[in-house]
Amino acid sequence: MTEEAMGLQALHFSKTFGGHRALDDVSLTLRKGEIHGLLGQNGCGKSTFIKILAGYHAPDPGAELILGGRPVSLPLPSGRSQALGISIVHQHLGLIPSLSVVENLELSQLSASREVAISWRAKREKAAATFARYGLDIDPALPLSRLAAVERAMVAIIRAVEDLRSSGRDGGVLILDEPTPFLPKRDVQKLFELVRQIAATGAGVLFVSHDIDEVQEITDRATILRDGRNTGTVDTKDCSRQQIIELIVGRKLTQTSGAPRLPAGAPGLASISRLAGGGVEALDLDLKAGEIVGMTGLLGSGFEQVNYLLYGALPARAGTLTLGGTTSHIPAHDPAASIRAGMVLIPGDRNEKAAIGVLPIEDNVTMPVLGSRLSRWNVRRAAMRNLALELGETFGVSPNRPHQPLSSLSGGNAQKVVLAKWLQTGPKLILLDEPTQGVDVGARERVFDAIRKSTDGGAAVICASSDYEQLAALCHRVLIFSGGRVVRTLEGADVSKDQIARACLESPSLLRAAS
Ligand SMILES: Nc1ncnc2c1ncn2[C@@H]1O[C@H](COP(=O)(O)OP(=O)(O)OP(=O)(O)O)[C@@H](O)[C@H]1O
Repeated sequence: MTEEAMGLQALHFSKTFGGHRALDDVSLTLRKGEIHGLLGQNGCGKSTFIKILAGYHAPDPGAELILGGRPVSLPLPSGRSQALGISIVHQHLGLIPSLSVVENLELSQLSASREVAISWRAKREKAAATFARYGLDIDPALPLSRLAAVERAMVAIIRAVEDLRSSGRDGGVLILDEPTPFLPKRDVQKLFELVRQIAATGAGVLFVSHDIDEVQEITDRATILRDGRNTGTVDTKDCSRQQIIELIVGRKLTQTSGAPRLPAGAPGLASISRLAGGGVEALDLDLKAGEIVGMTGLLGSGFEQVNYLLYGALPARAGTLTLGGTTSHIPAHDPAASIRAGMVLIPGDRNEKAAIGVLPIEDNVTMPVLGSRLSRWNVRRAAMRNLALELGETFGVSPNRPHQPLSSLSGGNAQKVVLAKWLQTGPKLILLDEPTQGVDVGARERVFDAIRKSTDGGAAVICASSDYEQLAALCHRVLIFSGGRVVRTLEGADVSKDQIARACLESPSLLRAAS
């Protein structure tokens, strides 16, 4: 293979943070036209590797970068990686929902443009032609907020590729940092189709993901990192799922024994009656102590709102909740009262809604028990640190250094802190929204164990998720939503990844219903 056939050669990348070696002599080669997976457990160094390519981190001395056969000096100047032919789409996409599609597409061009008057009509026509080239039917004039999640992801990807083209770097390198976790599985296929088209134009695509099935489906090769080191680059088609898992975790994972069973005669714990609000219509649900009920469906089908309505984080129109013998009017719920009543909500968007990144891990994790368990009158730092250390050990937070800011943890480890923070309060009803989003395959089992421990103690769980494998591993029952209502309930042997996927596919599409 000639040097020119290489889109990107990253050689001997290392990065040390205050004595901790987050990346240790990692080399990775991305060929032109190749889709290449980047995999590894939480905290193994994937984001650090990408941040060096984004010009956000300077690598330790000794690193080399070759782009399209030409050496490039490191560190890359911040904000200049695109001009060199590297474009990155982060999980949060970097789009502005209140702007139109075309305005979002033009954002980075406009900031560099010297145009005095902008012809938005011409820009819309150009955007429509671009979408048509990729076989997409997206109206450039629509506000971005009107698009389905998958369309927004596709707009972000097309913007990244078009920005590369306009900087004269046809082909180039596109990095997709976990683009799929919030997407319903059906829509992931649309996104993959777009990614394949982009690779066919000669771009090298680096695809960062925790979803091994997706990596096997979309990538040609994959590089696996463990503890900051490269443990191997494999041809994905020649590698079984089990082999990839072993490369990631460094050992065989014990198989989970299918869907769990609820003991016969478990007492009733909670009862939801006629809940309505947002996109949810007249939901009735009885939960037993120890029961884990999954909720899923297409995005917009309502399943993703139920937990927020119950908790009082979204306004409900109607409904009652009976929890531990006390009945309450759901439209009157607010988060503080919900916590007092024994409910906790663990939101999917932990960065925005579940944690304070600039505060130490110990402050974040001890927040709900400061008054009750640590001290009523003053803050006892040593006690906070000990409790945070203990919880970090139980939940497998790595590195377990409670004094560090939460933002220094990798995404999956931050999620473990959020779970520890709320599960330690001994809640009766646990409301989960995508609980293992961004959590690696090894750590998932720890998260599941922590949730099961709470249910063994008599709590009930509602788990809203688009991750069918997670629902199948965790739930006793799975409710399939469509149009704000439960259209199917899967129980017993039917709680499997394939059956859940099929039930969702068979439910009518609502993606366009709102537009
Ligand atoms: N700014 C920072 N300061 C200190 N340590 C950091 C910083 N950024 C990352 N680290 C540490 O470097 C290691 C690698 O983190 P990184 O975010 O690259 O992991 P990751 O593989 O992307 O994980 P995840 O899958 O959870 O997102 C972790 O131990 C993390 O705590």
